[in-house]
Amino acid sequence: MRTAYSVETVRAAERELMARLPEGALMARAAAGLAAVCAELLARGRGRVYGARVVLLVGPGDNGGDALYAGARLARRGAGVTAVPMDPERMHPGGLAALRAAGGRVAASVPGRADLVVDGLLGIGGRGGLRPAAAALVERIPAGAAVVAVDLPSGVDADTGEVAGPAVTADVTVTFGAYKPGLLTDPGASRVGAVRLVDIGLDLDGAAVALEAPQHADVAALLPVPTASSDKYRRGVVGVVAGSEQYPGAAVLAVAGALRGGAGAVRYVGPAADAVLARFPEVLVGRGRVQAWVVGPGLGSGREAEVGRALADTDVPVLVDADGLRGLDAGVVRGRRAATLLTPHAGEAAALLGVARETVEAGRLAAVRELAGRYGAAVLLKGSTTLVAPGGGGAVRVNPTGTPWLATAGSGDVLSGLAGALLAAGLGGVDAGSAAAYLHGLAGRFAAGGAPVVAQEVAAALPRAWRSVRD
Ligand SMILES: NC(=O)C1=CN([C@@H]2O[C@H](COP(=O)(O)OP(=O)(O)OC[C@H]3O[C@@H](n4cnc5c(N)ncnc54)[C@H](OP(=O)(O)O)[C@@H]3O)[C@@H](O)[C@H]2O)[C@@H](O)CC1
Ligand SMILES: Nc1ncnc2c1ncn2[C@@H]1O[C@H](COP(=O)(O)OP(=O)(O)O)[C@@H](O)[C@H]1O
Ligand SMILES: [K+]
Repeated sequence: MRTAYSVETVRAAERELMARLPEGALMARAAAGLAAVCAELLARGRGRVYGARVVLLVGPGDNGGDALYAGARLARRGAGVTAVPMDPERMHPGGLAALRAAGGRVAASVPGRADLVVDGLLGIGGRGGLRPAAAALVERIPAGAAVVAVDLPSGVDADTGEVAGPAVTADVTVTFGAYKPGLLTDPGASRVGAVRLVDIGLDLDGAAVALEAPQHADVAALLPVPTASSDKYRRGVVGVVAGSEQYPGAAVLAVAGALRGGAGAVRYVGPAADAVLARFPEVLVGRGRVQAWVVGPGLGSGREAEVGRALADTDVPVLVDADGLRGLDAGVVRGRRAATLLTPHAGEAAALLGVARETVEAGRLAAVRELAGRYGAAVLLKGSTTLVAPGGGGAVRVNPTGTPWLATAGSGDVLSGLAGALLAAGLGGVDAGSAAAYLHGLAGRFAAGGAPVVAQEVAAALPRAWRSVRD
């Protein structure tokens, strides 16, 4: 897992470490790591550091201090370094002295040309949108300059990834000690570029993880693999309640996801049986025993009773998606014994929360936590960075795979079936949701390969995604 910690947790670890080290040691480590990444970028872009034009945007706190000390290192290697303060009265004094001693200069405005801009305006001490003085500097970043953000791009909230107003968009973010949730969650995640983690010696063992991004090995460890003693029932039968006369395709796609998700068998319940069987003759039709239900894709309206019937089976895991989420009763969900996984997109999440879709999109982490808390169930919030929150609080998972090409009709139906198969195999709600999102995102990338993709192709690419994770 790639783990991210809240600002509060990072600050506590920093305090503990600082108490044991000489003053300034942590900032020196941070600045050394930052300068090394800057030098690497300059060497790659123009062959050498000597003679490069480097601009430091310097905020009033320690984030600015990091930038100044790193700038001093680059100046000692022959770069022309100009520091532009947000407030000339408030610059890290030690950092400023170091930069001046190394031959760097201070200017009141951002030079028109630069090879590299170092964003040291705000780090984990930034609150709310950028104030006008900071926003004015960000607007003046010269076109064509590589942008390195110090700790995080200024204007991105470190704990939530929220971006209120203008913010820096970086090519590389050099973050210190630990990932912050805002670097991995949109809209912030879209601003960070490549993230480089600099070890400054923080000890976060045992600290509460705020957000975690599974990697190949984590997902491989979750995926069920049949053994000599397996039979189709032990592998898990998935019941799919999906599709309608108007939307028969949703049933076909959810079934495709379930079959490709390793279900021993899929049982289809609904009015689209002909369409399902035409595509997948291996499907069983009609009610019977299942190890998990997937309810909702393409149901249309007026089918609440079928959703209620699945949820009433409190010992069987249930995934509720799409139309099934309409009017979902929190009391019923909370009362269930087996896993429940809700898989809304931003619009569906907004309807459940009674807020505007934009509110969910701007604060995805808060929205998914709030929903999971209200329903006491795992919630997978789809979108550019898919998040999966546990019902009982704790670390939220963020999916690191995926591609915007997945924003195509029916791809969510495939995801539902896939996650349902993993629930049927015995995974809990968060594990099933995050493993499914991971495979689905990989399959989307494989199927798209930089060109438009349709949902059936995502389902067809799932075996390749599965193999690549297990390799
Ligand atoms: N601690 C450590 O051990 C280490 C920390 N390290 C580094 O320190 C960074 C944290 O430094 P920090 O705490 O000084 O906060 P920082 O992010 O520089 O900003 C605070 C200043 O900004 C201001 N301000 C706030 N919001 C604003 C806004 N929206 N728009 C404009 N201004 C705003 C606020 O001003 P005020 O509200 O007081 O007017 C305050 O003065 C961390 O990210 C990392 O880079 C590394 O060296 C490794 C060791
Ligand atoms: N911008 C995006 N970047 C990456 N993935 C996206 C983006 N937008 C949507 N997706 C993914 O595409 C799928 C769309 O699902 P959904 O909205 O339910 O569509 P449908 O109901 O048509 O199947 C989800 O897996 C979602 O995470
Ligand atoms: K910054």
